[in-house]
Amino acid sequence: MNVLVCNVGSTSLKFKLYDMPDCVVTAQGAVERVGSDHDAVFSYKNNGTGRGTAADKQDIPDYQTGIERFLYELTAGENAVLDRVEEIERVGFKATLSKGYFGVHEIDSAVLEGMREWLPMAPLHNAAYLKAIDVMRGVLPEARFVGAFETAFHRTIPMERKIFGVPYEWYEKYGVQRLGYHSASHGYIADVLNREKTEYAAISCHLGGSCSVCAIENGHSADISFGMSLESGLIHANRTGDIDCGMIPFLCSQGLSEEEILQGLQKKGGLLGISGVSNDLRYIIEAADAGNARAQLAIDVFVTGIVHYIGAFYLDLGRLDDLVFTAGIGEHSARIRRLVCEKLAPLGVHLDDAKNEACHGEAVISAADSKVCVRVIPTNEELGIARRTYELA
Ligand SMILES: Nc1ncnc2c1ncn2[C@@H]1O[C@H](COP(=O)(O)OP(=O)(O)O)[C@@H](O)[C@H]1O
Ligand SMILES: CC(=O)OP(=O)(O)O
Ligand SMILES: [Mg+2]
Repeated sequence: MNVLVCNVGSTSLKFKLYDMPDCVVTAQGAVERVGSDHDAVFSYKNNGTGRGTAADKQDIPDYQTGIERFLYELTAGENAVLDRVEEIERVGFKATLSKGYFGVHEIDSAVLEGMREWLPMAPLHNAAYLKAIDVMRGVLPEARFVGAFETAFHRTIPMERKIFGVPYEWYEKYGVQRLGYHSASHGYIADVLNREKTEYAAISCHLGGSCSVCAIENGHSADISFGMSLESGLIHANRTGDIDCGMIPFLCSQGLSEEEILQGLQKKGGLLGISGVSNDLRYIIEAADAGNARAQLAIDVFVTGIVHYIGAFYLDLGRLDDLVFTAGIGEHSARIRRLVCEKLAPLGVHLDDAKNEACHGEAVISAADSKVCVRVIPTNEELGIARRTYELA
């Protein structure tokens, strides 16, 4: 059975076409810097022949254009793997949030309504998924659509880390609580560690367009830097991360409109907001190296936030066996890994600089005398979604 997995990220679009039940990826594609007018990067590969296309400086101004470009390559391009798009029987979405749905669900009108109802908690992501589902539905009216919601892995977080200091009725009536995201990614990291051992304490740092730190105890999520909305925890590419909520009435009193405040929190904040350079850390590092002080400040704030959560989770877990870096920044930025690990020296973390610099793909990058095993594990969010989409009765 052909199962297509759609991973609609805050800065990227990723697709994998699986041949199930063997979990063979027959073709894959990605768009980086989706939404950019001349600077998007598109790639596509037919894994059977190893041939594909890779092009940057593209115009991919929105998610719909990215989806259409991938479907064209998949079915009609030089390296197509399908004769007809209808050969896709199921589509699995790494969907973000739907009120009342925490695991894997067929996407029906109730699930879509839940996504719309909780749009304010995940404005960018839910809007992008609603669009992606709509575009796909137009192309594949007969296929089964499945949502694997990003909150599932964190259902094991205990109440004392889940409940905010707000009136308890807000929890009971509106469901206000720490939900957490990046389940597909942190869950995959736990699966990799679970193959080696059953009893362990780990911290997984998913650093991408959205960023989070997750405490994992014996394979289960014990805490996560994300709160209830996507505007929480670490700073993200262009979203704020944790802020002081008293700032909002203050900004209102200064004459900012609700729209201006939401734009600042959701689109013009984070690494982009502090640096004023870009939401892409690669450009921020370049600018910092060229002497741009705000770009350097953005890097410093980012690293400090990661260290802050690792320190807190270390104490809560009571020990730390493995520290994992994953996602776009975690997998590819030796600089960020080094800056974080330097600050973790009091925990006995000791990086092997040569291994860190040389790392491509999965690797242990700590020195032999490090008390914590520091690893890079490339995330594979799509694999679990393909399995669950296929297995849904
Ligand atoms: N070599 C690198 N150095 C620093 N940052 C990088 C590097 N490669 C990728 N990134 C960052 O990774 C981010 C994308 O990560 P990814 O996990 O794909 O994001 P998304 O949240 O969109 O799924 C980009 O914003 C980019 O800043
Ligand atoms: C929550 C989520 O999946 O975010 P992103 O893909 O932007 O990292
Ligand atoms: Mg992502």
